[in-house]
Amino acid sequence: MGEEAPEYLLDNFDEFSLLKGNQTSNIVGKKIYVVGGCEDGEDNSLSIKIFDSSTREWLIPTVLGVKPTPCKLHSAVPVNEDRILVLKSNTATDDCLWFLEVDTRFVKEQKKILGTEVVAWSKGVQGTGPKPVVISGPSGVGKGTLISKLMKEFPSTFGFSVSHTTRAPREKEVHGVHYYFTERSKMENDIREGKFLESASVHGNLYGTSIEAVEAVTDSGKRCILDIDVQGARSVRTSSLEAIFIFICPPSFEELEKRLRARGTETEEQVQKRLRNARAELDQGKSAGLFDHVLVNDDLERCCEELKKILSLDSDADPVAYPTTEDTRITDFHAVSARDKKILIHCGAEQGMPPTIYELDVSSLKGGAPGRTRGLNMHPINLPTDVLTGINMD
Ligand SMILES: Nc1ncnc2c1ncn2[C@@H]1O[C@H](COP(=O)(O)OP(=O)(O)OP(=O)(O)O)[C@@H](O)[C@H]1O
Ligand SMILES: Nc1nc2c(ncn2[C@@H]2O[C@H](COP(=O)(O)O)[C@@H](O)[C@H]2O)c(=O)[nH]1
Repeated sequence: MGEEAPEYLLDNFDEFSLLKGNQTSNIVGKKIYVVGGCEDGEDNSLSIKIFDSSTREWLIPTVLGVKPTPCKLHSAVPVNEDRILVLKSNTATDDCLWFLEVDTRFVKEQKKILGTEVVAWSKGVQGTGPKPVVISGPSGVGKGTLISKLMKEFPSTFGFSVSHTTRAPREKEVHGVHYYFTERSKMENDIREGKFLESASVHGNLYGTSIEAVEAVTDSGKRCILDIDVQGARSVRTSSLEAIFIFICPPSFEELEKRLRARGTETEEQVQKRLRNARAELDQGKSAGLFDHVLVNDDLERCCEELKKILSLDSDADPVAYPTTEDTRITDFHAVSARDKKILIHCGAEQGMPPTIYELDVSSLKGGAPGRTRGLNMHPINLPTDVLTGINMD
């Protein structure tokens, strides 16, 4: 005998019994999360609505993070008290595992900031991958020069996170390559909508790293490099993006001033402002626990060698080798269950493919919104075909 249905479910039975084809509902705490085309049966988007059993109200939350593209069918299962795993069927291997965060640290913080109900999407990725690299330091110290040199030497290893800024482009700067040059009002709106991993007012302009910019580099299979100021580094440090933080110092303040002037990209007034800010940044660079490494950019070649040494020595530099999942495809016809940080996904036979059971290990999740959830390990369980076909999916 099953347990008696909770009163709040009975009261709202019509709503829940009318869940459409691509809708799922999951209980986490006192809330029921309905995922999937809520208003229209033809809507394949993974929209969210929440039933709060303590107030008996339906809530439409603010949804943060890069959202999954629409899909015809999905399933969902709570992983723990703060997130739900959403499996998109019939989609590419690297797009089938998603997490809907409902009460993670990031979601709690955003609830406080926005004063609304909040959920956040985070794409799940297998293995841990190399840590992104945050390079920070005062204006004119040579961060950009060092990064360009590194990327020229290792074009298939490193990718640059293209920031957004409200500052005007310099003569040779290209939109989408050096920066996304944007209107302040548009950028402020995007920040409010949770599209940025971090943002800061720097030398009188707004600068920020969008979640999409970091994910674009990760998607290309490269290690992401961020060139951001100290405020940005501080924000990333407290975010779920696990990165290596490197601070670049000038050999002297006089040399910094010389480089900044020699670059010839700023007016005298702007140079003065950047130099004033540099003093504070050089102090903050020494803050305990903020930077993992400090490099002095005296001689460019020497400093670049030091940087390469740090990045190759970093123990997380190599992607964790998990079993290959190239052929993973969650079929439309699948069932999912969770137990002890292990998720079992039983995919029915489809289009000449035999039935398969995948085990998804979620015991070592890292990261999360804003950004990817890493550390997943999904692999097929080898069972004899007659056993697999004998498991009835009806
Ligand atoms: N080791 C070095 N020795 C001498 N000049 C250098 C060195 N490194 C960089 N430079 C020069 O210093 C100037 C400033 O460098 P760069 O533009 O890379 O600084 P940055 O830290 O990226 O500045 P910003 O934060 O304003 O973007 C450039 O003209 C560059 O050629
Ligand atoms: N917090 C952030 N700081 C950023 C970002 N992109 C660049 N920067 C920093 O701004 C200054 C000035 O850059 P410039 O191109 O105008 O000379 C420099 O220190 C950069 O590191 C960002 O996305 N977030």
